[in-house]
Amino acid sequence: MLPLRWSLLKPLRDGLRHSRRHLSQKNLLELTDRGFFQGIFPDTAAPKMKQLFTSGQQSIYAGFDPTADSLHVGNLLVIMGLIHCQRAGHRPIALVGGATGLIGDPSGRKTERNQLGESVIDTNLKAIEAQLRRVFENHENCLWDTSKHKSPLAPLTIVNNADWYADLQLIDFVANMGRHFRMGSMLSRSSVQSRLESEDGMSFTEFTYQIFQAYDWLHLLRRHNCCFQMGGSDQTGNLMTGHELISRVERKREVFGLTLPLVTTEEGDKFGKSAGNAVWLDGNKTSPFALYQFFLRMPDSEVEKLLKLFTFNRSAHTSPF
Ligand SMILES: N[C@@H](Cc1ccc(O)cc1)C(=O)O
Repeated sequence: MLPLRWSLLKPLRDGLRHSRRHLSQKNLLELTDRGFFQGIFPDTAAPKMKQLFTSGQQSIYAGFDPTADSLHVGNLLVIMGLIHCQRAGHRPIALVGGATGLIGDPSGRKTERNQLGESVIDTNLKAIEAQLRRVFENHENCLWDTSKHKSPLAPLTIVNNADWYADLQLIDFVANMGRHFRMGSMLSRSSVQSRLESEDGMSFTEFTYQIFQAYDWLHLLRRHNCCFQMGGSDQTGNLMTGHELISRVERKREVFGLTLPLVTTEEGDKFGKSAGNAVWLDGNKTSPFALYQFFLRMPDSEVEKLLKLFTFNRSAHTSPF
């Protein structure tokens, strides 16, 4: 993306300041229009969600586990979703999973993850945090000359779930929080079902993963008033567990999950580390040339979908920018 001149963007800046309401509404429509939302959870929540999005600043979070020392194109799609919300005046929160990375999300995986040591997790966390900051900063620098003008976008907040699990007492957590998780729902998640049916089964460690992602959301709701969580469609079960927990514990609060399509090959197979064909955002792991080739070689049938998802181009859409 070419850096744009500040003067050209002044109307946009003013637009953001003065008509957030209008922008939010447009932006939500735009996200739907672009094919961002594979699912909205609960599925009857669309009108309520629209009302919240347009009535004031919301916090929206997405989580990234430090399972590698770089994010990949699949994560980039979730980041694009967060940035779209940020452009509409909302506050993006990126959670890095210092705690959940030690457990390993079974969603979308056929086999148990190899356990990563704390020092590997720590190195990965730092790399991922730096990438997140860089993507958000670069995006902002494309819109505003931030050395001269304060950006009107709500800054990215990065949180690490290791911070709230560090002080948590096991017995206290199981005795008090554990009661709100129901075995029937937890067992019904497709990430659990598919593994229980497999030869290797599932460890208790991975089975507990959904509890922690659910509790993260409760924590972010209480601490950051965060009613929205975004994730790839493989995260649906984890979002449901969080939604269920919050409706039991915080009866007066309503939360919403947004699931995004997964970036797949033409055959519908997932790109990613576990599939062995990850396209990394780190230029040392996937060269800029290879990244370019990844998009260039996409079959025609995928191009429109990917352009809508991976650009802010407004010619074909109703984007406020
Ligand atoms: N489970 C998510 C990452 C995540 C971790 C913690 C959360 O609270 C939310 C999301 C994934 O694997 O993509």
